[in-house]
Amino acid sequence: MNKIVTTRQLKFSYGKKEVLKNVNLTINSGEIIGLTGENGAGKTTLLNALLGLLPSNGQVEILGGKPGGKKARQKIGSMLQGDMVLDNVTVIEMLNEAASQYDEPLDVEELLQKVDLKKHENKLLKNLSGGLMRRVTFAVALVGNPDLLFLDEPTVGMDAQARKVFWQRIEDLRDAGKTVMITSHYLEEIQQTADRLLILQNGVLTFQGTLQELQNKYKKTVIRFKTKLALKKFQKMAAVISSAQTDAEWICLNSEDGDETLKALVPFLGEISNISVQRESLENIFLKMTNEEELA
Ligand SMILES: Nc1ncnc2c1ncn2[C@@H]1O[C@H](COP(=O)(O)OP(=O)(O)OP(=O)(O)O)[C@@H](O)[C@H]1O
Repeated sequence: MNKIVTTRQLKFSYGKKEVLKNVNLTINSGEIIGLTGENGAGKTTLLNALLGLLPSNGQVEILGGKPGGKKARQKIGSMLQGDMVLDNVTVIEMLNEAASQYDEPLDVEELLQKVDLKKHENKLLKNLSGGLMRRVTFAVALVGNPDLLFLDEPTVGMDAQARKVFWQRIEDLRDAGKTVMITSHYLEEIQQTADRLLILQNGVLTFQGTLQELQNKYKKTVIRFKTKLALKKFQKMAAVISSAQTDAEWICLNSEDGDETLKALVPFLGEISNISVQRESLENIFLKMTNEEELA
């Protein structure tokens, strides 16, 4: 796989406060990366460092060069928190101005259609709602037809329809072989879309890998079914770590190893129904990781 971003021992501090602590990461060409972590973990700082907007220490190689270089600026699109845009211009004027900064921009008319902004094109930016402004900033990030995009909390403030359009455009970017890094606290959205996850905890990159790899680390599987059999028949089953009867007929098994527990359930299959198997959600894993960090 072609590495498009690599950092080695990336560090950054605000005064005495270390915000990024020896971050070593790689992003491969064509990947959709979800970057998540608690408030204040350092996500925005990491994006800013990758964009060359902060004087970080350590090595950063991006698109074969240094952050902030001319090539990087032409080939990278970004949508940052509190992005500054001119106030007294219309949506279409803003996009035309942004397009003029790039060698090979997208067609602004087509872009307006694609991000569902056509009907707002003549509105002044200063009159836009927060969610609409985020959509304009997303369009600005796309207008240079970048190979690599950094999107910081892109869907905050967007309504359901705007979110749907946003994620469709991310899928288009995936299909076009573009590379995208998205920070978000909406773990369900990230879980559905990201090829790989990066988790930052207090400035330390504690995980980079697929959701499945993360789930394998935090093994728990929840197996739920209906039965008239007694709970105690299942309590000592292989890999069951705890069990609870949610109501008279339902049994819910928390298993360390779902495959093992399912095998152990085979003799009972004639007497159980409505079986569902769920792996630990990203949200639950994330909460556990956060708790572990607090306890450490
Ligand atoms: N300009 C600044 N001056 C001093 N400290 C800052 C500054 N910007 C951020 N910080 C601190 O750096 C740390 C990391 O902030 P950062 O914004 O990167 O976190 P984040 O993971 O993006 O958080 P959130 O999820 O809330 O957006 C925080 O402790 C924050 O208070």
